[in-house]
Amino acid sequence: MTDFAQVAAQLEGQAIELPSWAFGNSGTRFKVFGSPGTARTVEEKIADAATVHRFTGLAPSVALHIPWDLVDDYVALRRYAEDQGVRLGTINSNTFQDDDYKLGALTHTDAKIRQKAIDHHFECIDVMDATGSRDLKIWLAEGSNYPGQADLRGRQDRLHESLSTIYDRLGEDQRLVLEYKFFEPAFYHTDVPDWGTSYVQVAALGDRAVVCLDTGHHAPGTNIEFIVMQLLRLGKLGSFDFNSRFYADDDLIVGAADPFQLFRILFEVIRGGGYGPANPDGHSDVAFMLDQCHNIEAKIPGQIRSVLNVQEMTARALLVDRDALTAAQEAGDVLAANELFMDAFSTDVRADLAAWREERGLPANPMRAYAESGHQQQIEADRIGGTQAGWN
Ligand SMILES: O=C[C@H](O)[C@H](O)[C@H](O)[C@H](O)CO
Ligand SMILES: [Zn+2]
Ligand SMILES: [Zn+2]
Repeated sequence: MTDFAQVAAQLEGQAIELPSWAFGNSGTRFKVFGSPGTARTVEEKIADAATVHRFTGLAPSVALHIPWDLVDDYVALRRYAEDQGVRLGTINSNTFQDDDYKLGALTHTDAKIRQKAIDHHFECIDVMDATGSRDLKIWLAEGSNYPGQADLRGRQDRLHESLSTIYDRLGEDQRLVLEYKFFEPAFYHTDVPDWGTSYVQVAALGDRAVVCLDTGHHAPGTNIEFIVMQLLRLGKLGSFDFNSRFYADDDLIVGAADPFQLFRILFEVIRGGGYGPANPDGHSDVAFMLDQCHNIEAKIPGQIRSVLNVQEMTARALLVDRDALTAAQEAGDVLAANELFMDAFSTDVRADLAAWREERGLPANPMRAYAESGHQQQIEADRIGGTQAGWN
C-alpha cells in the first residue's frame, strides 16, 4: 500500500470553499434555532469563514448566496474578505423565495416571470464581476406537485432558452454551474432532478457550463461515485456541494453520515483527474464546496470538522495503491482488489495529518485548538444585539 509520506505533497493546496449560509441560523420547517455568537452580517460570515481557514489552512474562499448576502459595494466586500485572508468564491442565485416563482422561474409559462428570473442571474453576474468570482451556481427549486399540473417537455425547452440567455451574459473566465436535486421543494417532478438532465442542459450551452453534484441530492441507494466518474469522464463535473445525510437533503456535516461513501467519491475524483493543485488562475476545474446547515451545533467548529473530514478522506483515498489495484482488477482477483481498496479506507491517517499540519505551522488538532482559543466565547460576547443571519 502507498504510505502517507508518498501522498503528503498531494495534500498541499487542497481548497474547500465554505458556504456563507453555514454561519447563519438554519433549521427545518419546524424550527430555526438561534445560537449565541451567530453572524449578523455578511462581513461577520466572511470573518467566520476566515477563522476556519486560519485553523485549518483548507478553506481559502467563501461562497455567497444572493440576496442573502446582499451588500451595496461588492468591491469593498472583496477587499474586506482579502484583508481577512480569504477570497469570495461561487455566487449562488436564488429563485426559490419569491412569490412570483411559485409555479416556476426559468421554466415559467409567463415570459415576464422568466425574464425577472433571468434578470436576477444578470445581477448575480454583475456581483461576480465585482468579486472576481468564476462560478455562477444555479439550483432551481422548480417542478410540480401533481401529475398533469405541468407540461414537462415545455418546461425543459423554456429552461434551455432561459439558461442560454444567462450563459451568453457570462464573461469569458466565468462558468455556469447547474445543480440537480431529485426532489424538494417539488414533490412530483423537479425540472433538474438528476445528473443526466443537468448534463443535457449544460452540454447544450457550451464549454463553460458544467454540473454541480450535491451529495445530498440523490435517491437512496444511488451509486454517487459512479456519477462522479461519468461526469469527470465527460469533462462536465464542475463542482461539489459536499454534505451528508441519513434520509433526504439533510445537509449534515460531510462524512458524518457515511464516511465510506465520501472515501469512494474522493477515490473516483482522484482516479478521474478531478483532484489536484489549482490552475494558474487559482481555480481547480472541480470546485470543492460545502453546502451544509449547522441547525443545532456551533457553526465555526462545525465547518472546521467538515473540512477536516474531507481532508482525511482525501488522504485515505490517495493511499490506494493504484497500480496494484489495476493489476488485481485486470486479473479478475475480486477479493484482492477489494482488499486493496479497503486497506486504504481502513488506514488511520489522523496522526500523520496532525504532523503534516504542524510542519506547516497549523495546529495539529484544529478542533481542540479552536475550542482552547476562546474565539467562540469572544464572538458570543461581542455579537450582542442586531439580527442573527439566516435563510431570509
Ligand atoms: O437544496 C438546495 C441546494 O442544495 C442549493 O445548493 C441551495 O442553494 C443551498 O442549499 C442553500 O440553501
Ligand atoms: Zn446544494
Ligand atoms: Zn440541497
